[in-house]
Amino acid sequence: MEVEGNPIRVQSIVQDGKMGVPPQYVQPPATRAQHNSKKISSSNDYDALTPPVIDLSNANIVIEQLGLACREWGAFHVINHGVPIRLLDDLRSVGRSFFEDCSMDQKLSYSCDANSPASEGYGSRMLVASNDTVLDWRDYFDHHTLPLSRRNPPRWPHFSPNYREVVAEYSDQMKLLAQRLLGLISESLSLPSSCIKEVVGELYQNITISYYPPCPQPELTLGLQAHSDMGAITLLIQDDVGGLEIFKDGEWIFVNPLSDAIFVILADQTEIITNGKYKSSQHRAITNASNARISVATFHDPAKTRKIHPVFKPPKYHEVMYQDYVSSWYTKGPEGKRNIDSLLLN
Ligand SMILES: O=C(O)CCC(=O)C(=O)O
Ligand SMILES: [Fe+2]
Repeated sequence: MEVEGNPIRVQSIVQDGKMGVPPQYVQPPATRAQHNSKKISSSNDYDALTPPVIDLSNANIVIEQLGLACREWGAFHVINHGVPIRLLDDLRSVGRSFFEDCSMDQKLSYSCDANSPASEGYGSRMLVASNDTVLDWRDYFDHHTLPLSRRNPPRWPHFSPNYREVVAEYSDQMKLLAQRLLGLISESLSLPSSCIKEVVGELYQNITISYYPPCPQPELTLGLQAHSDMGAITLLIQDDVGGLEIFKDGEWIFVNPLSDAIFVILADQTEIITNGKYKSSQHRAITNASNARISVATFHDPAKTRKIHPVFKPPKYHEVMYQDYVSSWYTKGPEGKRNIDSLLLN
């Protein structure tokens, strides 16, 4: 969808004051949020229907709790994670400032390459797929942050004075936490702590700040359609607006925003490596009519040429070169399907 050579950003639709949602953003009835979101109706429901919160400072029980959370949820909050809370707040704040304080022209000067999936910069759709894909009610800025050879801060916004420093420091902190979590996840399966890290190899990290403008008809749209993440592990923070949901036991469950916590999402390569003992988490973002929402997802992936395989025998998944997995994901599009099932051995 392009106007005068410029891609449409969701924020500009909202700023134009349109009262309705353009047809490209209207989800088919089956994927609209209100038809299948689980509502928590009593406090008794709460623990069963909310992802666990794991205190990483509690060494005695952390492995056990982590194993349970990975097996039952594939996603969980961590607190006392060692990342300065100030840094989480700073990142949310510089991110919001880019989307809300810069003019559209300034933002568009950072546009990503619309023809190349996952290219760095300012963009507004999740994938380059077939023409009939419904668009997400979301704009984003994707940063290539690790390995250091990919990190090029001059390509990042500089309108907030400390934007680049905050993103770089956040990237380093997320890498440390991702490595620590992959170690603990290995141990929770009685594997050596280095096991999953050794299969994944050098971590390729992207940081995506998503901005979901208020939507005049939230019942018709999704901020981000249902998907699992392609890489190994995703670390996500959000603001207090909320909108992230995860799919569990046939229902969509709202993830409470906890401002000091980091939300951990197991991604597809971890499912392959653990031979399906831990499944990647399907998730999506819903929209709302009144408040713009920010989230920051930090993806940790293998190198494109890395071969990913299960570490248990007999293997339930084919070995796959990460590049091939990514290409098939972009070709088919997430569309709520589990692309990873195509790797299952019979
Ligand atoms: O905004 C969110 O909470 C979800 C973001 C997400 O899933 C992604 O960027 O892959
Ligand atoms: Fe995701």
